[in-house]
Amino acid sequence: MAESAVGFSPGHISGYFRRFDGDSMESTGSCGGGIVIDKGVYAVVTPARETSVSVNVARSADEDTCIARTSPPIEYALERLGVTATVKTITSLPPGAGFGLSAAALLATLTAANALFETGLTDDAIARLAHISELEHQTGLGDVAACTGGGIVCRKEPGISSSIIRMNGSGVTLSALSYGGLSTADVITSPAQMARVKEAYSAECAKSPQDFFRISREFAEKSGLIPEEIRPILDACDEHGIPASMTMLGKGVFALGDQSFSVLSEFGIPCELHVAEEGFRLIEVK
Ligand SMILES: Nc1ncnc2c1ncn2[C@@H]1O[C@H](COP(=O)(O)OP(=O)(O)O)[C@@H](O)[C@H]1O
Ligand SMILES: CC(C)(COP(=O)(O)O)[C@@H](O)C(=O)O
Repeated sequence: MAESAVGFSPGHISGYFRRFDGDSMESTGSCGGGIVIDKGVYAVVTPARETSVSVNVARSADEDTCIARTSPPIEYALERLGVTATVKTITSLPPGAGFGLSAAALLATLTAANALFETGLTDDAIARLAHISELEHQTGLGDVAACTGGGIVCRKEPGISSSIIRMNGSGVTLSALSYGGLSTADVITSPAQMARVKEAYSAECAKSPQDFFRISREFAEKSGLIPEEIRPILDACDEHGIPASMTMLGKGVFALGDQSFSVLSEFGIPCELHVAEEGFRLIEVK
């Protein structure tokens, strides 16, 4: 057996969504639109007698800080896979803030574990296990499906094996600024909030990046989910004519175009993002 393996998955910013509960885990999830982003999660997996997970945020190219020493979705997924391992996940984005990092961490970890332990899962099987783990822990609904590929995505059906429309996003520049997380579980398990989300949801697929932000912002405003603390950021983007909306589900804003970074910089330290060209993948086995 190899000593270790590394997997990667892009993150996913959801712009608009609607929960659907199907008659199986595979057919349960969400419909909606989002952007698969080039930043995501790396997972380094090494064999161990017991599973342990450390969640790390990269502060620079060669320094990262451990922010948590457990990840129930990952621990659950590895148990389902029937392996025990030491897992180190690394991301430059803030976990829990609407960048789809729970899904990305699962996909990166399972991809690496599958290669390391030679468990023979196809990419579809990896995605299915990651999706089920998200649903079991209420950490997401549609991010795993989105991160099976790249692009600006439109998911017209819920679940892990539904078709997804992917618009090419090469050349598109985005910025995002986060003021912290929202509890995904609290929101997606709230009947009242899901009723407002259903009412606000529009089953449209965007025809351009600008159209994607239009649909997303209309959804965000109607859903009642926009936290007051990000309202000034959205107002500033509107004043500068920059398409922007709320990162679902986090206290953050994402915005389109080269000028968006300077406008968001008035409110904090934004990150520059691009649209991912591909989904989760194995990086190395050694
Ligand atoms: N980078 C990560 N590495 C390992 N586990 C993670 C990571 N990000 C999130 N998780 C797990 O998923 C749970 C929920 O995350 P969530 O709020 O959905 O994050 P996000 O909004 O980024 O998807 C976290 O409490 C943690 O257990
Ligand atoms: C918006 C959300 C329900 C949660 O996204 P996150 O907080 O990033 O896990 C997402 O999974 C979706 O289905 O669109």
